[in-house]
Amino acid sequence: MGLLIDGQWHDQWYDTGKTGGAFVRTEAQFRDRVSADGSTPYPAEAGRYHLIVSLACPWAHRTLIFRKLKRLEGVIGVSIVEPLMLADGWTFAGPEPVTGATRLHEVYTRAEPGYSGRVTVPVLWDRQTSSIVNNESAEIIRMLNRAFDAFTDVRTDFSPPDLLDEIDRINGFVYDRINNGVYKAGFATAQDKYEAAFDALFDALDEVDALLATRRWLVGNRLTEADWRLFTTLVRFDAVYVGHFKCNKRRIADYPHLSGYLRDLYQVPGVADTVNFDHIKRHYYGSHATINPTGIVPKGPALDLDAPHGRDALGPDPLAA
Ligand SMILES: N[C@@H](CCC(=O)N[C@@H](CS)C(=O)NCC(=O)O)C(=O)O
Repeated sequence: MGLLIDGQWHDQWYDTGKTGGAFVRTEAQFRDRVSADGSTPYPAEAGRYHLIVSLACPWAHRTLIFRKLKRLEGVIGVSIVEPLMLADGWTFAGPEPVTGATRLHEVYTRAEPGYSGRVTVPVLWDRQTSSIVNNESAEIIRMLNRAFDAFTDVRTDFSPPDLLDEIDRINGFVYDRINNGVYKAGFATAQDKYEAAFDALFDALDEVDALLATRRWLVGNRLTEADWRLFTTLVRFDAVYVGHFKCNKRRIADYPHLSGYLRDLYQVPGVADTVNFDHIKRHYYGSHATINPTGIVPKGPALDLDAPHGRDALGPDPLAA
């Protein structure tokens, strides 16, 4: 775990000293867009863009789900980092085929030699200009949703314009309290900061569980981006966040509606292929020595995400037009 300062790698853990023990996530810095119509410096093309992801990471996971559901596997390549993130940060098993890098920070300095900041996944790389187009998953999934439609026959729109305001509203709540909420609890180094994040997280999960009692999906009675953004945290919750991040008031399995909702999303064709519990568990339990110094990875829990979800009657099928 570390960061780049003026292009030099420094191995250091998150600095919570300045924030009274609270974990504060920094903004992603590469924010360009791929456009369908060539209105940006990065026009959509087949074979030009490449994703670099971790199978452990909930933010990167969003991009893998969109690539899969939009059937863009032949259009946008993927490289996967090793599960453990240690002194060199994210690394590759051998030279990464597109950039030749063996450590992710080399990809960042290749794009910007004097880069200062965190070295995170996902990365959307442009092979033509050897640059990083974007390293913010929220924006990458918006690009995958529509910008590459000329190269796929999947017309599903996970962020339809008429639902966008509501999707953004739910995303804001879910990001702050749940997606990032588990990290605020897990990376806190002061008891009060941990407890505040814990309470906010479980209040939010209670709220979302109640919402899902009467509807199958979060927004507009159809499956949207908002559901996928919640999914990548829910699927890691019982395996990692309950124990490793001390988010142990309840498991997702204990929630009457969230538990079936999680299975419903997991069972959408193609999605299970994007979930890798081996990487997920080895990454978290093995990479955060300040939280789990022995690096021992728990064997459990036994999860059965293929069990019937029982939610068909609450709303339309996931990929219904
Ligand atoms: N805002 C980014 C956050 C990505 C992020 O924080 N990824 C984590 C992995 S789960 C990471 O690479 N962390 C490395 C670090 O912070 O040094 C996004 O959503 O794309």
